[in-house]
Amino acid sequence: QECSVQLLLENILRSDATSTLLGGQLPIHVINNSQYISPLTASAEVKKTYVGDNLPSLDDAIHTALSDNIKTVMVVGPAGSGKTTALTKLVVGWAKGEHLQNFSYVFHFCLRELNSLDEMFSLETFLSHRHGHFTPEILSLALQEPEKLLFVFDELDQYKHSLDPAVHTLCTDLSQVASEPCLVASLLHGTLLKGATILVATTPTGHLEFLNGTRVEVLGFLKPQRKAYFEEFFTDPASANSALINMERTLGFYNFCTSPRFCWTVCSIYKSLVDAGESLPETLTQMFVSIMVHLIRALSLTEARSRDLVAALGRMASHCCLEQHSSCTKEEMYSFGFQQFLTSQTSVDVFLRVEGDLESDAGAFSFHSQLMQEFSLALSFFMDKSPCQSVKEMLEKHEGRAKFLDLYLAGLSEPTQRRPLEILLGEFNSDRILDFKQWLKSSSQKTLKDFYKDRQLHFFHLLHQCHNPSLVKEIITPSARIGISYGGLGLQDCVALNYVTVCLGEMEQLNLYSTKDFMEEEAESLVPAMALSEKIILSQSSLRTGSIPHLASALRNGRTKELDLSYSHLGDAKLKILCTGLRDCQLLTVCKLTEACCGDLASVLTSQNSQLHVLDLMFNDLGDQGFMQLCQALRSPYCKLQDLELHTCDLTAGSMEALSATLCSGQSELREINLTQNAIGDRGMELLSKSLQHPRCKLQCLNLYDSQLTGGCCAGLSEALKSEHWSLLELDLSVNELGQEGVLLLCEALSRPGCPIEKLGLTRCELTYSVFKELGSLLRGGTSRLKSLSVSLNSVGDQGAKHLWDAIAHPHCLLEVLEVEMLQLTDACVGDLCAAVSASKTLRSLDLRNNLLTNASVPALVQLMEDSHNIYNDFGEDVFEMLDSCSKIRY
Ligand SMILES: Nc1ncnc2c1ncn2[C@@H]1O[C@H](COP(=O)(O)OP(=O)(O)OP(=O)(O)O)[C@@H](O)[C@H]1O
Repeated sequence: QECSVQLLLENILRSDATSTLLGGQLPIHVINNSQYISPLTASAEVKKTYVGDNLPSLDDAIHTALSDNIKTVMVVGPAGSGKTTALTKLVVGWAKGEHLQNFSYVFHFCLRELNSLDEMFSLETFLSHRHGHFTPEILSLALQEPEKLLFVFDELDQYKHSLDPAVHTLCTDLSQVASEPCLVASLLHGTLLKGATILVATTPTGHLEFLNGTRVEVLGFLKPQRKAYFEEFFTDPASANSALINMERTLGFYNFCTSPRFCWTVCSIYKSLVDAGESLPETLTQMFVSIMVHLIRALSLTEARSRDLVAALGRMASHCCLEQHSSCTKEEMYSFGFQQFLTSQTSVDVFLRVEGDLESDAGAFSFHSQLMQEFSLALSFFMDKSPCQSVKEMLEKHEGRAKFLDLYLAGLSEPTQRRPLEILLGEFNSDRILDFKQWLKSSSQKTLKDFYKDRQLHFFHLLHQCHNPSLVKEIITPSARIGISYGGLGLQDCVALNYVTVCLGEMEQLNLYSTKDFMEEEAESLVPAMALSEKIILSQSSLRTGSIPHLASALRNGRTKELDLSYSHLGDAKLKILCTGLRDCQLLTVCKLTEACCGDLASVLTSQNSQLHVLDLMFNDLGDQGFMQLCQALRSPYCKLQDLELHTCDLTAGSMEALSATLCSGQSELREINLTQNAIGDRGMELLSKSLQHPRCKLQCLNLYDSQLTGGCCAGLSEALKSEHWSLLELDLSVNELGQEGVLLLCEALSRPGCPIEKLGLTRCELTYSVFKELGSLLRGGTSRLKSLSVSLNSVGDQGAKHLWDAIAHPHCLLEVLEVEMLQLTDACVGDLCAAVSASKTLRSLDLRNNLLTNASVPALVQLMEDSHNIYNDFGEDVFEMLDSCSKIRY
């Protein structure tokens, strides 16, 4: 057995393939040079997370699956993700006695190599044919204990034969002679050597539907693995670090960077550029320009022959794209113009993957990657001197089949990016480049006027690839709608959006509404854009903890004035991190905050350089204790807060003493406070009323909507209203049971000459006819400065409202906005109403919704609106058509 194992190792080591820039490093070289870094595994859902730390390594996942007594393990991953290398490592490790010693024998197959076998075999002959290192005795001994055998099948995706058990008469007997596909299918389906373990590697392919077993998904290399790979590749740590930084900055956001093969290509080309003293590429296009230059130079062709080669590659690329064909026959290669390049002297195998002998007719040719295929297509399009095809036609032709084509065209359309190729191949077709530039400009400008996020982002990607800041400014003019919602961006989108924002130098609004799972990398890539934005919208979003420090850093160093985090369920812990960056920035939150966050907010408010002017904390359970901490902060000489939104914050009268003390201290800059839907009650109002008549109180707006007040609080409040120190301009007492008696007291106080109230809310306050009468005389009296009055939802009918119509017609009345929704008004009042509105010099908005007006009133109302120059109205649903005829009416 030892001798067979030794032979197996020698077999692997003797492989005649070679490492190439695009094809990758030979797996056995990776292993022998200690460059093996275990790739990661991930299920499809976790791929987006980009947090490598807790994902299992591919090797561990395979070993666990194999030791779990599972009989079929399928390693599934994209091309170049490291499947072959991992399997080779596994086989070599077994052969060296390092692991999986529970298997006595391992049979390693590359299924692609079995495609051409058309002989009939018994399993034994088949195995000795493929694994000549086994003596017949050892082989027959081995086959007697199937549970000790491991069959490794690589490149299942390249296997041309069907694995459908219905297609084959599956073998059950070791000596049965069958075709090679039938033997393979019998092994995979366990009818032959039942009990043997099967390990299969493949890209996601149709063959998988016929296999049952454990699936191990290959994710490849995330940042930490790339770092380790670069450190192994570049022996000098400084070179490794600068190369890695360049790759992460310029390419790290593309998904294909998880491919170890791509990492090999990047490292190899970077090394050759560094060795030649050249600078590293800034874009994907530039990187492929460098690769192309490197490969063409290696062939030492003349300029004309190089152009021919590029043209042939372009034709092949177009064919593969359109036919969705990855591999081409020799005949097809001739039709693309490869004749002169299929010789051992001028071999195309540096560009292409060649299966079989280059010079025999059975060979198959394919691009190593879609990236190279599409680059070849883009390059050949610009090299082609014939005028016949426009950019638009070419893009339409390949639409949906080429992911990077227009990206490369964008890159190559820039002279600095294509220059190295022009030196080697001669000038590009300037007409085609001009045509591309015109297409880019006109289609992006058109898209930027629309609201389609994905289309806009696509053009940001193209502009990012062009890497020309003045082009961004030329294309994204002020009329572009770049404030639309870009929520749910991937990392690549974030990078492109950030690029255009930085080129523009400023952004009115960075709208990331409804971003689900805002990741650390995404936030990090957007820091410059966030810092350049006046307003950042992250409402209805969920933010990972790792994203918050980046958001905080953008706020700390940038120009953001408003951050909308409403309904983003931030929570106290994340707010604490965010507080490190809060400066002059309005914060809008319904963020599952509790009392626990108030200490952090208080320290932001009291910090020496605090600039926070507006703080919106609505719908957070701060409670009295939390609010009292904020009140203390409001008295700090450093606190600049002017506007505090505390709608539904679980407050009671218990914290009103602290607020009152703050307002009376004269140290608070607070001008506006919204206490809507908190249980303030009469006791709380009593405390507040005291502060409202205090000479040091600077408050101007107080909202007590639905705050559990009754008529009992009105005496104290009217006392305060009568004070000459009363400073409030706006007071909303709506949805409180104030009743007639209470409000009559308030009306009396409001008529004090000099009373500054301009806006009063008394919606649903149980007002009566007598109150309306008093309000009417108040408005007519010549002392009131009221400009806005809301008395909706008080059932006083036409009679009560008559006092308001009389008032608004009066020259002393200054009302501009009047809300009389649901007063039970009928058609009978419309005459007075129209006369009053016509007479008013100030009224500009009248809300009449949900009254008992019928269609009979509408002609008069429409006429009123037509004649009026400054009034907009709200009406009921029953008069749509007629209302439609008047453009000034909203309903
Ligand atoms: N674990 C690894 N450590 C270092 N380099 C690796 C590793 N795995 C793969 N590579 C590099 O990536 C290249 C491609 O890897 P490999 O051939 O194993 O991928 P694959 O998934 O089998 O691809 P395909 O599906 O195209 O056959 C290798 O040639 C090597 O350069």
